[in-house]
Amino acid sequence: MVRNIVMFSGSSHPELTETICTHLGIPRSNIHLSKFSVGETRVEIGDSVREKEVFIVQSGGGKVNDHLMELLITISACKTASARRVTAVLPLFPYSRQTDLPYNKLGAPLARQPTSMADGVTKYTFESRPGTPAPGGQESQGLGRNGSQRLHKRLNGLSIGHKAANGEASASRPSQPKRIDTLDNTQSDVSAPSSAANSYFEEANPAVTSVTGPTSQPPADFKPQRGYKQWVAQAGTLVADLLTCAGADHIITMDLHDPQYQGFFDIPVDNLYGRHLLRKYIQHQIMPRHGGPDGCVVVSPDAGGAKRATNIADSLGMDFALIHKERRPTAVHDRQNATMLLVGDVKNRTAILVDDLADTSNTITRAAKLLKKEGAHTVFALVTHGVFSGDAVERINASCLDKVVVTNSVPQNEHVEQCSKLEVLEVGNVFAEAIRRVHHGESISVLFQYD
Ligand SMILES: O=P(O)(O)OC[C@H]1O[C@H](OP(=O)(O)OP(=O)(O)O)[C@H](O)[C@@H]1O
Repeated sequence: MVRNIVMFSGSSHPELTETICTHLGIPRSNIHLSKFSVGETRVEIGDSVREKEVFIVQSGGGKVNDHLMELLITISACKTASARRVTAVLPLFPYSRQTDLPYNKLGAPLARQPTSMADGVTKYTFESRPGTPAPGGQESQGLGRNGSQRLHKRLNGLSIGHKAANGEASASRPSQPKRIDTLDNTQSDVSAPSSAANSYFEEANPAVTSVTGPTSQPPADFKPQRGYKQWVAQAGTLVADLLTCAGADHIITMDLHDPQYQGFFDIPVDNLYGRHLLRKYIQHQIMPRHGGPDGCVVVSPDAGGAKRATNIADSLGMDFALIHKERRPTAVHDRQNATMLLVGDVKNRTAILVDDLADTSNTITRAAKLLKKEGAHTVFALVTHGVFSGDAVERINASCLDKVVVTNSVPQNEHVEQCSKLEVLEVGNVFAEAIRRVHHGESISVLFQYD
């Protein structure tokens, strides 16, 4: 039994919190979570946390945004109530797939042509607005008559040997320098005096004129260029900042989709490995019944998971194969249009797909189809986080997958009822041990080692 720990559960996964508490030999602390009728989250802490070490268990999946808000409010409430240290335990870390741009995009909002209020569409122009004034040229709209005259006077008074002083300049100048960076027709006039001064010095200095002068003509028509990226919010950084700002001192999670996400935090992040459990399952449940290491091959369904799968394959002396998955979306929300290509030999063997998460299950079901087509007689999918959104479970039922093994990092009770192919591994003991070690200041690297 550990002392001075307060263990709260968010509403995402109370069963897992209960298991963790059982392993630690402590009761679950009281917290009242509710919602105002408008939908705002309300958190009421029922036990004292003063100078205590607080752990809050909240997993991703399900109503992920509500759960995240609930976690942030709970962390903040504990800090305000004088908790010594607050650790957020996130078995599945929300938003951790959004650390980078998920797709290649074409087109760019910035490349759109501006529209005018009058006729709907205005031809794009690279001309400065208002036009760049120059000594001896037409009077700038922005400066006004008196301002322009004053500027001309001051410029003419400068002791640079300039042709404009004797009145020949305006006639001999080929054309007025043009700026190419103006997008807004309503641009402020404030820049006009400096533009005027610039054009004066460009005229005086031919080297400058050669950059912005008549030789740099803009293209006739503005066309959006291919290769721009649309702006997609990279919410991973924001979520990391939100947790830290709310008051989290420490994060414990499992199988981050991108392990480099740890670097987004300036507080400690312990990323536990689910592969330890998956490897044990392969060793004790699959290998003995499927021809040992020679009868099986570990397969990563995409390049992102290759390291995870090769680690397991190497530790068990098994072969490894890789599916090259290329998503070719036609729209931002299209995550299903992927092509797959197998690299490796699975013929007459049991293929064991290993991945970090299954969301729509498209990846594992399509991979299974490919593996069977390439000669695998049995296909297992071993996945750390079984999110199974939407009709993912139906998709698995209809697929040629023989078995799907997941951990209970997110709740699985409903999924198990709907899918006979599903088997669930317990992670409560792993998190309990990590919490115990964090609490006592012990190393948790032992949890990452294989037997
Ligand atoms: O069940 P699904 O909806 O198919 O999603 C699951 C897949 O999505 C993730 O990879 P992702 O597609 O983000 O690619 P990456 O591993 O290259 O980042 C994850 O690693 C799975 O492979």
